[in-house]
Amino acid sequence: MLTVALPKGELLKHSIHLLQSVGLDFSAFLDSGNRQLQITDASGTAQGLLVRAQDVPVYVEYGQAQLGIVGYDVLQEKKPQVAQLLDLKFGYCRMSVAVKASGTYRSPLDLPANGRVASKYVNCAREYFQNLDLPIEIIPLYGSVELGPITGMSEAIVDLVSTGRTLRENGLIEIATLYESTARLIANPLGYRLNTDNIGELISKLRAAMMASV
Ligand SMILES: Nc1ncnc2c1ncn2[C@@H]1O[C@H](COP(=O)(O)OP(=O)(O)OP(=O)(O)O)[C@@H](O)[C@H]1O
Ligand SMILES: O=P(O)(O)OC[C@H]1O[C@H](OP(=O)(O)OP(=O)(O)O)[C@H](O)[C@@H]1O
Repeated sequence: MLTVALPKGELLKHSIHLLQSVGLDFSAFLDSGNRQLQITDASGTAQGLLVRAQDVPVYVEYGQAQLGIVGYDVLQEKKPQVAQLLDLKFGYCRMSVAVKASGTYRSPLDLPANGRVASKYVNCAREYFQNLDLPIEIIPLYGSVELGPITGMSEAIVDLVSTGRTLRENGLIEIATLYESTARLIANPLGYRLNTDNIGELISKLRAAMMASV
């Protein structure tokens, strides 16, 4: 059976609506009373797996799901062996460097050598500062990274910004953008090439749905 890995959290609602538009109904995942992590669509032809956003590429890479929906930021951070098929255009955010608005840093190059940067995206952050040739210590965190500069633990953060509200309400400003991110449709490379479970048909329908929406 064709299996799709869906991300919990920010991207779930849009992902489910997109799949609904091509005839696959996994809306039970949106029901707060439902604790199921695996649902078979009413047609009996496809199942959905509800996984953490960061884990979507893992299920797809290992072939437990032929398809998945995940943010470009996660692909940049994890560099999984998956085929990137479609930009789904929702879930816009950007990966940015931010610092205290009250401080003097206005560019990443203003940061002191051996300064500290807190981030959930340690690989993206490390690669970015390496490319700038700035020796920076990366402090890995799992969330609320804005507290890094607020508490004085780090000079800066590398984190996702969407509306900018979290930065504003915590007295931080963006000083650089690493990249922009939107949700992507990904596939297991072998499954894609061999058209396992006829995934090509679903991909075509999703592509058409995307074209119709622009
Ligand atoms: N404001 C936003 N904050 C975070 N992610 C966003 C935002 N807007 C869009 N996204 C996208 O949603 C994806 C999932 O984000 P979400 O915050 O739901 O999970 P997460 O906190 O990264 O995962 P987890 O809770 O499993 O650690 C991100 O990878 C990103 O692509
Ligand atoms: O620009 P905004 O619209 O305010 O959104 C950005 C915030 O959203 C994300 O946090 P999330 O809600 O995922 O919580 P986290 O701190 O656990 O990462 C991100 O890490 C920022 O903190």
